[in-house]
Amino acid sequence: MNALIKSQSHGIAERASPSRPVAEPHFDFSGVSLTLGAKTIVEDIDFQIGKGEFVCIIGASGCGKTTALRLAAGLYQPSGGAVTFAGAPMLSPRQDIAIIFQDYGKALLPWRTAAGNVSLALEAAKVPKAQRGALIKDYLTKVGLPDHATKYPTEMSGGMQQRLQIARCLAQDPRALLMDEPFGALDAMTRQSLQDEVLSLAAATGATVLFVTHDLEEAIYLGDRVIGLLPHPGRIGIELKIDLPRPRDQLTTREDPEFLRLRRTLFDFIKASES
Ligand SMILES: Nc1ncnc2c1ncn2[C@@H]1O[C@H](COP(=O)(O)OP(=O)(O)OP(=O)(O)O)[C@@H](O)[C@H]1O
Repeated sequence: MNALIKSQSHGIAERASPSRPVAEPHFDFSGVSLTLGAKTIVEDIDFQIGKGEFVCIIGASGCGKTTALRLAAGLYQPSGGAVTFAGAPMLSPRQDIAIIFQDYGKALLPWRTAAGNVSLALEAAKVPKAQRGALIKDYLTKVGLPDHATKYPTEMSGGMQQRLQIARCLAQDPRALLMDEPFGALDAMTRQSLQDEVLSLAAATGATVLFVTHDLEEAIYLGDRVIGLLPHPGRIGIELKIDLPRPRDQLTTREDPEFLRLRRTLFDFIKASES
């Protein structure tokens, strides 16, 4: 309700499906605020993400997108309100919630091969050594890297390294994926192919996804819902349900009049939030 009032005050005609209740919530943000030092970073953030749902967060630079994701990950504790996952408070990061950052270069271990990097997640999960080889092959195949097992990250392109980071996260067998601008540093073609891979993987695994992006089209293309944050402090300003048919297609989905209408709505929201 809060979000409705705020979006209308910015002249956004369309709103927003009510964020509560969702069937079988995984992530649940209830009146979440975070103050660091003297600064309120996010305030009164209230939404749920259902099991298997794909939700994108957009907003102007510095509005608190990464902070919201870090709260979902248990990397920050709220100053007010609560964040839960499947009913349990997010007091610290969990093995069944994988995090994928934009900076794949830092996320991968340079002294391990692609296979060795994927193995890391299996070792952490105490998968017996004899079973790891087949699983590693399977995960590398899932992300389109079946022939690159023996390569080191520095021998791989940015897109391949990001694929490898995704393979490693899948090896965690996560119930949820938190993705922070994962394709921000990639060229347009690589970005589109990875968007499609993430959609296929999310559909195949049934994982819940919270995806942060600057790119409004990316958010609409991927999401079941898009949440827009207003800045200073970060708070929900708009929430849109994306009813575009799945599976999505880079050409037909993006040409759909509904896609264009949603893009205009989010564009107007961002413009208004910056003024
Ligand atoms: N540890 C911190 N201490 C103080 N302020 C912080 C801290 N981390 C983030 N901030 C501030 O909180 C605000 C939100 O930051 P955040 O990184 O979440 O925004 P964002 O929307 O992800 O930004 P961008 O799109 O530029 O990545 C910013 O003004 C940032 O300067």
